[in-house]
Amino acid sequence: MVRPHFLLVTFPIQGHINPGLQFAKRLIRLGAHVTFVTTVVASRRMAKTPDLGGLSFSTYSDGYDDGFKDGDDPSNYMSEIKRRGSQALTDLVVSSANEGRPFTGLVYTILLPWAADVARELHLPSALLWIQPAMVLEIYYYFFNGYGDVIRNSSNDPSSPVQLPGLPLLTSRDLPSFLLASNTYTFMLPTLQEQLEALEKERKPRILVNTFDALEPEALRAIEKFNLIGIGPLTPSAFLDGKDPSDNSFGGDLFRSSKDYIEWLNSKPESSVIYVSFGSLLELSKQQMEEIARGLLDSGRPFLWVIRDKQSGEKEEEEDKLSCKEELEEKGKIVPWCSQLEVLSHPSLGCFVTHCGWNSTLESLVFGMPVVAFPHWSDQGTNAKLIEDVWKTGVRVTANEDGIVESEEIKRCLELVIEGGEKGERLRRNARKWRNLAREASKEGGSSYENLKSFVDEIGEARC
Ligand SMILES: O=c1ccn([C@@H]2O[C@H](COP(=O)(O)OP(=O)(O)O[C@H]3O[C@H](CO)[C@@H](O)[C@H](O)[C@H]3O)[C@@H](O)[C@H]2O)c(=O)[nH]1
Repeated sequence: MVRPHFLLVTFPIQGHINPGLQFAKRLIRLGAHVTFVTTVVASRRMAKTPDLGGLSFSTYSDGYDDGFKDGDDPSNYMSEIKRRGSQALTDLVVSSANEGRPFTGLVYTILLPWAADVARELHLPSALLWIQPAMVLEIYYYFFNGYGDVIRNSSNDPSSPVQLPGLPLLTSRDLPSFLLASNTYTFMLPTLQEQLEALEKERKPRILVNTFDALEPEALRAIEKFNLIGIGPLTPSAFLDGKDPSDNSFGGDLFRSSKDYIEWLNSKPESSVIYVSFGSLLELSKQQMEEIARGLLDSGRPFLWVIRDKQSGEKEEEEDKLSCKEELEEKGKIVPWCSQLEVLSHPSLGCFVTHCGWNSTLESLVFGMPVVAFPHWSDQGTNAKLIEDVWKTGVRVTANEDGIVESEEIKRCLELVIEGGEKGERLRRNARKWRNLAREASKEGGSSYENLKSFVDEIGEARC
């Protein structure tokens, strides 16, 4: 059999690069070569990349080499990344073939539907790597197939439930925000539509999903037209199957990490610390930050809070400073970035306050960590619904009429999760159950391992 050689392209943000890199490592462990394609700006920001035989990197310019700035036009960005990215992929496929090292397959993550067109034009097998839950894909599918108005208008009456085939009853806060009438990221809808249309051009397209069979058994089978394959969680091996202890980070951080937080965590009692992180994109309002600060202080627990530096490199203005900064620094620790994997695996951790990005959600399951779900946009409301009502590993905050989650509400949720009561115990028990199932799925013979192996074998055989 020929050693498969994959071209792997992701959107250049942390939440997409992390599962992309981990997927590349999995393919390599199964005997493939991978060329990981990313943009100039992402590659410049990565402090280091995984040094692994079989993995090479290729970069292209998306036209925004100094980064996407406030005031830049997102629609222009999407059309530039499409134009320049399509050309870059085409050039790579052609030159590799000319050099006698042809690619055997192309894998692309979400927001890059044009990658599927490139693959089709060059007669290269392709697969979408879906890096959100299968349930979110299902909702997008229903939106473009008969349920558009029902979903779009659900935000007119936030308490009225929406019934989609085979899904639990959902209200507007559980639905992906880009689909609602209130959505202001208007460029997202055409991209999502293109994504679905690109898939429907193929007969029974393969979609590799960063989830696992036991986690989303129904959603993985719900769309008959698509072949959804659970291959996750895409978390480094050291924290999952333990097969490769040196694989203990994703290896492509776009942010500079602090150094001293592990020492700080070491000084705290077991299961006592609240970890707070809102991922790599969200910027919360000053008012919301003040409420979080108050909630954390009132909880009386130690906390580690990730507050990212401004991407633009601008200095913090006096008015951006939190009013209780000194008290926060005395009772807890604030860092601009950390290794979330190291933090979640630390014995002193007791609770994760998360925005419910899909990677963070999966990581909470992998580490058996109960959560306070604090979603904002995109898929996060759906992920929070899964956490609270389906897997029952966390409690979701409720915002007030102005969309702000008040300190009292934050404190209430923290107490439910971290205190020793019956509810907290149940959440921890469920979290442990999912941790074991995630590990089970990932080890040799487990569902995700076998699913991915079959995919690699199939692509290899197709090229024999
Ligand atoms: O200090 C930190 C904070 C985060 N992380 C890592 O960064 C990743 C963050 O990913 P995610 O939790 O998915 O959040 P976002 O970066 O916000 O991800 C975007 O992309 C995801 C995948 O499409 C979506 O689910 C989210 O809603 C969207 O905001 C995770 O692997 C974390 O472990 C760190 O290593 N250190």
